[in-house]
Parts: sequence; structure tokens; C-alpha cells
Amino acid sequence: MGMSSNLLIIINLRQEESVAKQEAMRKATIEHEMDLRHKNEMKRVEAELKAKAKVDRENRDLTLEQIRLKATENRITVLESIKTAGSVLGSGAQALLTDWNKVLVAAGGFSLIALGVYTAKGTTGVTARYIEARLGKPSLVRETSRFSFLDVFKHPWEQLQKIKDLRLQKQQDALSGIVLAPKLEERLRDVAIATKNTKQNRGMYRNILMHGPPGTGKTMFAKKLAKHSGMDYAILTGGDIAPMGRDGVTAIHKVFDWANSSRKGLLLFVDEADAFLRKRSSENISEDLRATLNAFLYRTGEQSQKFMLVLASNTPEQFDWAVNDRLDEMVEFDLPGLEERERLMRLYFEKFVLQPAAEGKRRLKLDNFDYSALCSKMAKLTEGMSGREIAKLGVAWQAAAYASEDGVLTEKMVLEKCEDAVKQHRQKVEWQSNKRRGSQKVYITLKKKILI
Ligand SMILES: Nc1ncnc2c1ncn2[C@@H]1O[C@H](COP(=O)(O)OP(=O)(O)OP(=O)(O)O)[C@@H](O)[C@H]1O
Repeated sequence: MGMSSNLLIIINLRQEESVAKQEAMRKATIEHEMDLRHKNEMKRVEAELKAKAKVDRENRDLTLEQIRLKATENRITVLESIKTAGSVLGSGAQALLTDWNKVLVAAGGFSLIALGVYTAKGTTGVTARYIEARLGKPSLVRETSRFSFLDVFKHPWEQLQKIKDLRLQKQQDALSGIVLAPKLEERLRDVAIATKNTKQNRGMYRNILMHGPPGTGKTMFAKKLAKHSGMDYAILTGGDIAPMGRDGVTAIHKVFDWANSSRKGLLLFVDEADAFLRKRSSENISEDLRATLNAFLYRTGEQSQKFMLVLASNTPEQFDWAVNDRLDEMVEFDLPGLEERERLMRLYFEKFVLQPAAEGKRRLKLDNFDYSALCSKMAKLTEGMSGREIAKLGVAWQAAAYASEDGVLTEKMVLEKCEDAVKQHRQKVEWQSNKRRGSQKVYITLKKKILI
């Protein structure tokens, strides 16, 4: 029994061993097959890539070859066309030069073309200048009442306002709203009557010089004079002309061309005229400014039916003598006296305080006080102040009312603003006298140095 069971165990063991061996052999065979398949796949991919690379290389070589061929072809075509053109032109030129008639016709043709081009250019320039003189406002003109077609498109609202002003202008008195000493008023009234009659009778206008401290009503009167006489006005500033350099001459001619094209007559107001009408002998004057002044003198050499020249200056003693020679009338605008200041106070109190308070549209009310007595009091306080400074005081009263909590303007507020203005005026006068003293000192030291 024992023997047979041992035998059975041994047989079993052998059987298991042979199964394991068979299994190992099967696995090894599978692995070998997989390896083989993988290698074959790799070889195939490699062969494919190599074939693709070869095709790409062949294609590239082909395009390069094509480009090269095309370039060569182009070069040959261009060279041939140049050769053909050259030979055609050459034979043409030869034929032209050998035939005298053809030469004459060609020369005539070229001359006619050149003449046409230059005539067209010249005519365009002249037409443009003519249109500019008629329609456009010269750049030197700061403000004008003259109606301009070009400006209708640029500033329609301003032009509409001008048309409105035109309707009102006939009713206006030359001195309305201007407060002046009675003697000066009388003189200016004469000027206004004479100008109006000159305009109506198409006579020659007289040139005027208005001189005096700033803010005394020179510009204001010039504008009103133009309106009263039915003329247009244009305002220039001497300070704009001086820095123009060599363009100054052209600018001056433009202004006078434009002035001469006026149908109604033009009052040409030159503010701060001394800035460019200074003595030609002065060393401070540049060559360009001298040329500009000469152009101005040339255009104003004779009396005109088209424009009236009004010069305004604070220092007319600086004028070139030739400028003085062109002036027919000289009017001095002085600082307002006590009576005029009182009238100015009332005028601007009414304009800036009473009228808006009466309209009731704005946030401005007036406290109960005797403003007439207050105006007299303030007139005494404001000695030496100009019309402009008093007009500004009116604006300050209005601003004080707007700035207050309830919008009520009291007597105290009015007086305070006036006292502030007086203080500021004194400060300005002090600065002015310091400046004068300073320049006097420099002058004395310079003189001493020269004498030493
Ligand atoms: N005599 C005056 N009567 C009424 N208002 C005046 C008077 N003088 C000046 N004003 C006021 O001052 C403002 C400025 O005046 P305007 O421009 O006429 O002075 P100007 O003498 O031409 O000064 P500038 O020399 O500085 O040009 C006017 O718009 C006006 O409100």
C-alpha cells in the first residue's frame, strides 16, 4: 500500500512539472512572436518616413528650380523690353532731330504745356486771393462786425447775432452807455456826426488817434461810432503784429485788401498801436517790424473812402513820425472824474444788480437801502479807478449776491466789495510806481557806467 501511494505522488509531481514546462514554453513563444511583430512595425514606419522625406526633398528641389527658371525668364523679358524701348526711342529721337519741322513742333508743344500749367497755377492763386479778400476774415482781425460768407459755416450763431445787431444799429446813439467828461463827450459827438456824414456823402474818412490810460472806453467808443455811422468795424491788436516776423508784411497787405473790399466802409481799430508803430530810428525795432511798419505806412499814405483808421494807444509818444503825420484828429480819454465815477457806479449798479433783481428770473434780491446815496459814497472812495475797474466792480456785486446763502445783496456787501476793489487798485498803482522807479534806477546806473 505504502509503495503504491508513493508511486502515485511521484507520477503526479512529474505530470505537474511537464504542465509547467509546457506553459513556460507557450509564454516564451508568445513573447517571441510579439517581439517579432513590434520589430516589423518599426521597420515599416521607418521605411514610410524615409519615403516621405525623399518625396519632400524632391518637391523642394522642384520649386527652387521653377523659381530660378521664372526669374531668368523675367530678366530676359525686361532686358529685351528695355532694348526694344531704347531702340524705338533712339530711332524716334533720331527721326525727330533729323527732321527740323518735328523739332519745332515738339518745342512748341512743350512750351504750350508749360504755359498752360503756369497760367493755371497763377490764375488759381489770384482767384484764391480775390476770394479770400472778399469772403474770408484776415487772421490779424480779432473781431469784426462784417458779415462773412465763410464764417456762416464756421460760426453760424455769431453771424446770426451780427444780423440782429445790424437791425438795431440805426437806432443807436454813438455815446449810449459810455460815460465821459462833458467836454470829451461833446468832441466825440462831433466826430460821430462828421463820420456819419462822410459815410453818407461818400467822402474821405479822417484818421483818429485815441490815447489815454487803459480801460477808459476807447474800444467801446470806436465800436459804437462804427455802428452809429452805419459802417463795419474790425479790431486788430498791435501786439499780434509785432511777433509775426517776416509774415507781418503779407498780413498787413491782407488786412488792407480786405478793408478795401468793404461796401459799407470799415472802421479799422488798431488797439495797442504803439506795439508795432514804433519809431523806425529806434534800435529796439527789428528788420521785419520795420518792413511791416513800412507796409502799413504805404497802405495808409492817402486818405481813403473805404476805411477809417482809428489807433488806440497808452503811449502815443512812441509813434513813428510818419504815423503821426497820417492822423487827422487826436482825442484824449482820461480817467473818470468824481462826477463820471458816480454816473459809472449808477450805470453798472443798474446793469448788474437792479435789472437782474427786477427781472426776478435769477437768484438775486436786493436788500432795502438807499443805493443812490451809496453810489455817491463809493464814487468818492474810488478815485483813480478806470471805467473798466468800475464795470468789474458791478460784476463783483452780482457774484457776491449769488455766493450768499439767500441771494440777497446788502448795503454792507456792496461797500465791502468796493473797498476790496480800492485796495487792489492801490496795490496795482504801487507795483506800477515800483516798476518805474526800478527802470529809472537801471537807467541812472547805466548812465553812470557810461560816464565812468
Ligand atoms: N467811459 C466808459 N463808460 C462806460 N463804460 C466804460 C468806460 N470805460 C470803460 N468802460 C468799461 O470798461 C470796458 C473796457 O473798456 P474799453 O475796452 O473801451 O477800454 P480801452 O480804453 O479800449 O482799454 P485798453 O486800452 O485796455 O484797450 C468796457 O467794455 C466798459 O464795460
